[in-house]
Amino acid sequence: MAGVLLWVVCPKGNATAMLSLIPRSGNKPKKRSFNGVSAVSSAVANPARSSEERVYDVVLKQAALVKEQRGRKALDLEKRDEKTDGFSAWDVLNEAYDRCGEVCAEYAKTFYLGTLLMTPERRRAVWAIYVWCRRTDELVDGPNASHITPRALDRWEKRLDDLFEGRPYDMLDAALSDTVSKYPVDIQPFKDMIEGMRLDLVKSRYMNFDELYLYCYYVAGTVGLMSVPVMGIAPESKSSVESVYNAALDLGIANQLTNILRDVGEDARRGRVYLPQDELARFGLSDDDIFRGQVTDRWRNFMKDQIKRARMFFDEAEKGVSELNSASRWPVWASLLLYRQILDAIEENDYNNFSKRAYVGKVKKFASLPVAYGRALMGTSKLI
Ligand SMILES: CC(C)=CCC/C(C)=C/CC/C(C)=C/CC/C(C)=C/COP(=O)(O)OP(=O)(O)O
Repeated sequence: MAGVLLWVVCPKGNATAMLSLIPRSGNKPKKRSFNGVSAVSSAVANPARSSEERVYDVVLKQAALVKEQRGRKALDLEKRDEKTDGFSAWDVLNEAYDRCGEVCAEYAKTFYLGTLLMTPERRRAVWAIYVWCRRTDELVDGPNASHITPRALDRWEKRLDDLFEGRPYDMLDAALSDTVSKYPVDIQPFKDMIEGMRLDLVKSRYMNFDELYLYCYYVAGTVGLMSVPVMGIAPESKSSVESVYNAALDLGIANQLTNILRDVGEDARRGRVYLPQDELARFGLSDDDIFRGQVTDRWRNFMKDQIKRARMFFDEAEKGVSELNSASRWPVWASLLLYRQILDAIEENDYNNFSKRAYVGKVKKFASLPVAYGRALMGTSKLI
C-alpha cells in the first residue's frame, strides 16, 4: 500500500524525502487560523510534525488508492454463487448485509433513512462499515467495557487484518470483508480507529488541541475516510480527490468536537476532560472548574471559542459534500445539518453543558431534512 502512495507522490525521486515535504511545501493540510493562531495550536510547540500533518498522510494514501482503483471493475458477486447444503455464499452474504442494515436502522435512524436513497450496493457497504465502527466503539463504551484490555484490542485488530485478507471471523465481518474487496477502502483508518480506543483506555486529558485533534481523527475522522470510497465522488466533480477526503475528515472532526462539547458534564462524571488543557488555562479555567460545573463568564467565553472552532471544521466539510455522488449527498447533508445544530443548542442552553444536554428537537430535525435534500440536489460546486 505504501508503495502506491509513494509512487503517486513521487514517481521517480526520493519518496521519503518528498513525503516529509508535502505539508510544508504545499498548501495542504490547510493551516486553519483560529483567533490568529493555527487551529492546531501545538504545531508551533512541536516543530517536528503536527497531528494534522500526520493525519494528512493517511488522506493522501486513501486518495491514491481511490485513483488507482477508479475504473477497475468491482468483483463479480455472481461468481461466488456455488451452493453448499442448499445455501450459497451469496445467500449468506445477503443475510449478513441485511443484519448490518438492521443494526444501522436501530442505532442511527436518520442516517439509515438517508442510506436508502443510495444504490443498493453502496447502501449495504455503508451499513457494513457502520456496524464495524459501532462494534469497535462498543468494546470501550459498551456493557463489557470495564473488561476490555489492550490485548483484547490487539485481538480485534488481528480480526480486522484477517477480514481484509478475505478471512472473516463472523457474519458481520463477512459483510465488511466483501465491502473492502469491492471498494478502494484502505485498512489504515480502521486500524487508527482501534488506536483511538487504545488511547481512550489510558488517556483522560489532552494537553493541547494538537493532541485532541489526533484523538478526534482516530475516533471520528477515520469514519469520514472509510465512507467516501463507498459513497463515491461525483464523476462530474472537478475537485481533487484529496480535497474531498480532507472535507470528509473535517466532518468527522467537527462531529467529534461537537460531541465533546455536548458531553462535557457526562464525561467529567467519568473523570474525563476532552478539552485542551492549555486553552482552559488561557481562559483562567482548570479541571476543578469543570468538576464543579458552574457556568461562569469565563466558561461562556471559553465555550464560544470552542464552538467557533467546531463551526470552522463544519464549514470546511460543507465544501466537500457537493462533490460526492448525488445519491450519497442527502444523508451526509442531513447528518451534518443535524449535528451542527447541537452547537446552536449549547448556545441556547446558555453554555450549560454540565447538567443540560443539548439536543435538536423533532421539529428542527424534520425541518432540516428538506433543507438537506435541497442542498443535495445542487450540483457539484467550484474547484476546491
Ligand atoms: C463531507 C464528505 C465529503 C463526506 C462525508 C463523510 C462522512 C460520512 C463523515 C462522517 C463521519 C462521522 C459520522 C463520524 C462520527 C462522528 C460522531 C461523533 C458520531 C457520534 O456517534 P454517537 O456517539 O453514536 O452519537 P450520539 O451520541 O450523538 O448518538
